[in-house]
Amino acid sequence: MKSLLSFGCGNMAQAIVEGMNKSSKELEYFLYTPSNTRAIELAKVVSGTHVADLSKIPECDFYMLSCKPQQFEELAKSIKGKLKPSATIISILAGTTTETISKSLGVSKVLRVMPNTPSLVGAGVNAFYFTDEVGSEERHFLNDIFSGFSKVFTFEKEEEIDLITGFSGSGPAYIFEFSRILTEKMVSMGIARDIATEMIKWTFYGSSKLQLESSDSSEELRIKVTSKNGVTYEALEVFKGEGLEKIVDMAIDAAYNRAVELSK
Ligand SMILES: NC(=O)C1=CN([C@@H]2O[C@H](COP(=O)(O)OP(=O)(O)OC[C@H]3O[C@@H](n4cnc5c(N)ncnc54)[C@H](OP(=O)(O)O)[C@@H]3O)[C@@H](O)[C@H]2O)C=CC1
Ligand SMILES: O=C(O)[C@@H]1CCC=N1
Repeated sequence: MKSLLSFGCGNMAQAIVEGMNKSSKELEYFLYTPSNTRAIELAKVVSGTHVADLSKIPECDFYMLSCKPQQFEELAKSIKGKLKPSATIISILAGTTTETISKSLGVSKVLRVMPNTPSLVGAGVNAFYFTDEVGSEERHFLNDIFSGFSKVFTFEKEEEIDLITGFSGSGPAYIFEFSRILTEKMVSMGIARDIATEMIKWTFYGSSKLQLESSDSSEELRIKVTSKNGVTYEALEVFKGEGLEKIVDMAIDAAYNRAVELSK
């Protein structure tokens, strides 16, 4: 059995560790957080071990960096030189480069991942970038473990991880925001909140399922909903007229710029 220690057990690490635990029994988990609470909670869920402090770090095959990018410097100072030298580092930090991680921790085997929270329900998207030093056995192991709860896409150029962050990493937030706006509008028009909430959730779920299972493009699927001179057409015309595509374009550029900023 291999072992993984996560430094940080927030929303994203929890989704990954629970996703791993549901789909595979090949890993033993060690969990650390400065305030202990979330590490203790996650340890209970995955039958793992809570690491109370960083003075004695267990020897693990994988160490996952799961704090916020802004917290990494402090974490690195506490753990540098204390990690098992042959271990592979898994970093989920947005922006932070493998070069920064390697220099800060004195390591060379790094998998940089851009995950997303649907990993919690076995439907995540994980983008991988490996440093050259990660061997094929570890690459296969990590690919298999992550594939158990997500679709894995491996990139050869690290810059591409910053590029995709604002799509698959942040993407669930856009969907949830659109879902919130539709639900609130439905409630404001008189539909009961519980009904509105369920109807919108199922509309998103059904549309995603149809898109995944259909060979039609998203444009073709949209056309199949949009009757000539009908209801959908009127709504789409407003999106077009008010510049939805331009807004999305600007939002994605802002996300990308922030990812690049974080990498400096
Ligand atoms: N949320 C998301 O959808 C995504 C997040 N990410 C990346 O995942 C990372 C974590 O994000 P998220 O889970 O949302 O953040 P959270 O704020 O939910 O969790 C951060 C975790 O890091 C812990 N932490 C804080 N300081 C340290 C430290 N010095 N050493 C170790 N652990 C520390 C916190 O501990 P405590 O519980 O004690 O406060 C907490 O458990 C970020 O780098 C983000 O870029 C990437 C893709 C998607
Ligand atoms: O917002 C963030 O910075 C992280 C990266 C993608 C999703 N959450």
